[in-house]
Amino acid sequence: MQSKITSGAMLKAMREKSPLVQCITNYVAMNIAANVLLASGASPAMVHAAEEAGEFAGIANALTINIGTLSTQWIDGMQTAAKAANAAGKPWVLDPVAHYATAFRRNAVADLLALEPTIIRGNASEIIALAGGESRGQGVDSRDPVEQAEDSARRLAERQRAVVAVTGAVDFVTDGESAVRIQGGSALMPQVTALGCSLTCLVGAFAATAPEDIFGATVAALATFAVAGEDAALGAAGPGSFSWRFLDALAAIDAETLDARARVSVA
Ligand SMILES: Nc1ncnc2c1ncn2[C@@H]1O[C@H](COP(=O)(O)OP(=O)(O)O)[C@@H](O)[C@H]1O
Ligand SMILES: Cc1ncsc1CCOP(=O)(O)O
Ligand SMILES: [Mg+2]
Repeated sequence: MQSKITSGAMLKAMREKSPLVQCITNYVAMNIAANVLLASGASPAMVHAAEEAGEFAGIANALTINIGTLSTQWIDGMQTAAKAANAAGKPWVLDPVAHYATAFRRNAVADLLALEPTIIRGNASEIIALAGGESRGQGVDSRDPVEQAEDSARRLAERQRAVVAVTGAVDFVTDGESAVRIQGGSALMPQVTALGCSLTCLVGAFAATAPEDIFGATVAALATFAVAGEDAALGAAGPGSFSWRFLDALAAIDAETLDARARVSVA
């Protein structure tokens, strides 16, 4: 289903709401993801303990779950939070970081998929493997082009009745029926750790803003990253300066700029 409102309008609405996003993310991503949300205009909270994750999901406007640095205790928190989000009708996003790498991760992701995430966001290798294909991923890093993951994404979206976002040089978003590609970003982005994890959290912020238009919300989050990534790359000397320029670019981008520069095409 195509979105009725533009990515720029979504960004404006997201900033007006400044949604509280519960991010269950990994140790690597916690800081950068929180900064990405703050720079974009959302309100992050990294809350993962099983003792409180469910209660917090009742307060938050959206939940994101990322399996990057997994442990049994964290899995308890993830499941409790996902169940609470479902019970409260809140959208939740799954980021299946390197789920193909070990049996522990594969089992954790299978259990989370059974809890029906609203959105799944991963790199090409993760999405190919999640749909049952042979991926060439190496640890947390993709070794497959997004084009190769497009059919997998469509199948996964249909199977899970979720919106699936595959990221890479050109992003791909599908709900199993409609699909779009989003161009932009920078080759420096995969050289900064946890930007994909941070994007997953931002997808949560947009989903919280437009729960009735999850496809459009996902596209808006990815388009925001694409345009901010282009801006940050201008004048960046490498991954280090790109990283702080990227936060500045996220904070600076406005709705009009996003609509004028987002390169979204029907796939
Ligand atoms: N080669 C590239 N050129 C432009 N943007 C990229 C490139 N690789 C990744 N990105 C962007 O980086 C962000 C994180 O995506 P990705 O690196 O695929 O996630 P992950 O970190 O989970 O592997 C996305 O916004 C994506 O569009
Ligand atoms: C390096 C690393 N190791 C475990 S999680 C993680 C971060 C992965 O971040 P991203 O998926 O955004 O590249
Ligand atoms: Mg990732």
